[in-house]
Amino acid sequence: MKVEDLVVRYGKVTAVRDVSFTVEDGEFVSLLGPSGCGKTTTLRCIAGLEASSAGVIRIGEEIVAADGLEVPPEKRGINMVFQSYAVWPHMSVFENVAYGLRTRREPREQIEAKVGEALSTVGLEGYAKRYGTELSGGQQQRVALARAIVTSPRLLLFDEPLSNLDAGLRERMRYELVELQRRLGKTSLYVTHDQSEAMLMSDRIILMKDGEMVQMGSPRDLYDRPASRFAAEFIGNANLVTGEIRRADQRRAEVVLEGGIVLEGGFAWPDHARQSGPVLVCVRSESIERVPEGTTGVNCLDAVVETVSFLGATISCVLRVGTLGLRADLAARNPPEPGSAIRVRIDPEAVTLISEH
Ligand SMILES: Nc1ncnc2c1ncn2[C@@H]1O[C@H](COP(=O)(O)OP(=O)(O)OP(=O)(O)O)[C@@H](O)[C@H]1O
Repeated sequence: MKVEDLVVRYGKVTAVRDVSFTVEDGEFVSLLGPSGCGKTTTLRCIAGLEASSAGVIRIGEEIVAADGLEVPPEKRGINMVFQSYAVWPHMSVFENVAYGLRTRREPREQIEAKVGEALSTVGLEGYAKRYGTELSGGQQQRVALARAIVTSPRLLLFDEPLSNLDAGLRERMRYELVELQRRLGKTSLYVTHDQSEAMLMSDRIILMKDGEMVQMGSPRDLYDRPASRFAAEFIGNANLVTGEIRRADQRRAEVVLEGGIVLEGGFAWPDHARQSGPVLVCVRSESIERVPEGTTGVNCLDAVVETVSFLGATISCVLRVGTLGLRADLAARNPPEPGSAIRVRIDPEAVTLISEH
């Protein structure tokens, strides 16, 4: 599936601006971003539920949207799973799932076999005769899933499908959904504003802001090498500090942070190492580790522990390093006392220099 230079305008508002990306066959890609960033509009254009103002959309080799061309939704070979499950309450589970096959006038035995297989794929064997009203939220979402896969679409589109579920079920369904997607190898595009959901489920994430794509990559890429303040803040916990590059080669740079602290880190922009100038430095809170007193080497610093909060596996501390306050997640064993002086090391691989400042 391929989107090229997609633009969607509603009067004076540009909801989607020059968005281009590819989802490879069998891949699970998420559109991630805050409310109003244009992710749902992008998805609805791919589904054919919204008309684009410019751009080209391909599903497989087929162009489904382009200047003057809009293939209707039912001819695109896609299925969509919505936030509201859209399970018809007055129909049995069987009929809900069979609907798409019936509209295609498939033979009865074939419909029975396909519905049976889809229900078993989503773990709902034995529920065929139940009505929509007799199902829990999680079961309804499974019916919606079965209905989406039963017609063997080329592409599955998901619009925040888990956001109506309570926290525990939502967590379980994330694993189930991704396991199902891997098993079926269905090309999938998933809209969410929840970064942990996108991180857990996706092969790749497309991060959006104000109608534009701001970064695309694997969850690891986005986490380890956020390319902007926005990406660093939206994904994971980050300390963001301004600094000045003192020395650099293609891979690493030495930066002087406010207060004169010197750190070594890697670039978020791989091929354009700058030799000097201001940068934003991203230090992930879990990349700060306590080391024995007197340890020397790259990125070893003295710190004073200001606050300590117990989180279970880790403790969250605010450390004072010179004039800087840094949030650090340290191992919960032998936690430092508030007010104590400790030695810490920050893994240079986990320090990212961002070209904004
Ligand atoms: N039918 C419409 N008419 C006018 N403006 C619209 C319409 N649909 C969406 N918009 C605007 O386009 C922008 C993008 O909306 P969209 O729903 O795609 O965002 P989103 O990232 O999916 O947000 P959410 O998570 O809240 O659904 C928003 O500013 C929204 O107000």
